[in-house]
Amino acid sequence: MIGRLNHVAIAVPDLEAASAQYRDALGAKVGAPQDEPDHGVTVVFIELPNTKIELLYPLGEDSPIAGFLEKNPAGGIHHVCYEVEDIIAARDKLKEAGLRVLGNGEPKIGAHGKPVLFLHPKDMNGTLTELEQV
Ligand SMILES: CC[C@@H](C(=O)O)C(=O)SCCNC(=O)CCNC(=O)[C@H](O)C(C)(C)COP(=O)(O)OP(=O)(O)OC[C@H]1O[C@@H](n2cnc3c(N)ncnc32)[C@H](O)[C@@H]1OP(=O)(O)O
Ligand SMILES: [Co+2]
Repeated sequence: MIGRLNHVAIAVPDLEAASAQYRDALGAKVGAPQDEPDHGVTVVFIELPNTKIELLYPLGEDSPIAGFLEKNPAGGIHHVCYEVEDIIAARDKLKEAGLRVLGNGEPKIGAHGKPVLFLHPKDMNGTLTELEQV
């Protein structure tokens, strides 16, 4: 069921500084900031040869990453995202296995215009896990 690693997300306290570091120090291909109001974040995608890095910065008052940045003020790895072919089949199988699907359990459209879901980090070895249908 599980496919490619789509991205690793890193929450950062300064989006411009983090973008500049990947662009200038690491020589990476860095995209433009993208506001995602439905998700409460601004994202910058960094294209690597084999996957992507998603830099995350809080957007709005109820951002799901605000608490994470309070606990980790220097930033840190926030989630990993795996590709699946059928997100509803994946969701139902994981729910049957006892994993908690976050939110109302229905996929939302993510930063790539594709349906996404999140699994609770406590059910995934301490790692918040996003699934993206490709
Ligand atoms: C741009 C769109 C999309 C994409 O297309 O790529 C995105 O990536 S959006 C990214 C942001 N969206 C989300 O994170 C949505 C899912 N997240 C949530 O629903 C919540 O953030 C959460 C995971 C349920 C956490 O809720 P919160 O209220 O912030 O924290 P708690 O303090 O209640 O956390 C409970 C427990 O879990 C630990 N935790 C929290 N976040 C993480 C994390 N990112 N990684 C690992 N562990 C995490 C937290 O430390 C608590 O543990 P204890 O202290 O042991 O109780
Ligand atoms: Co993500």
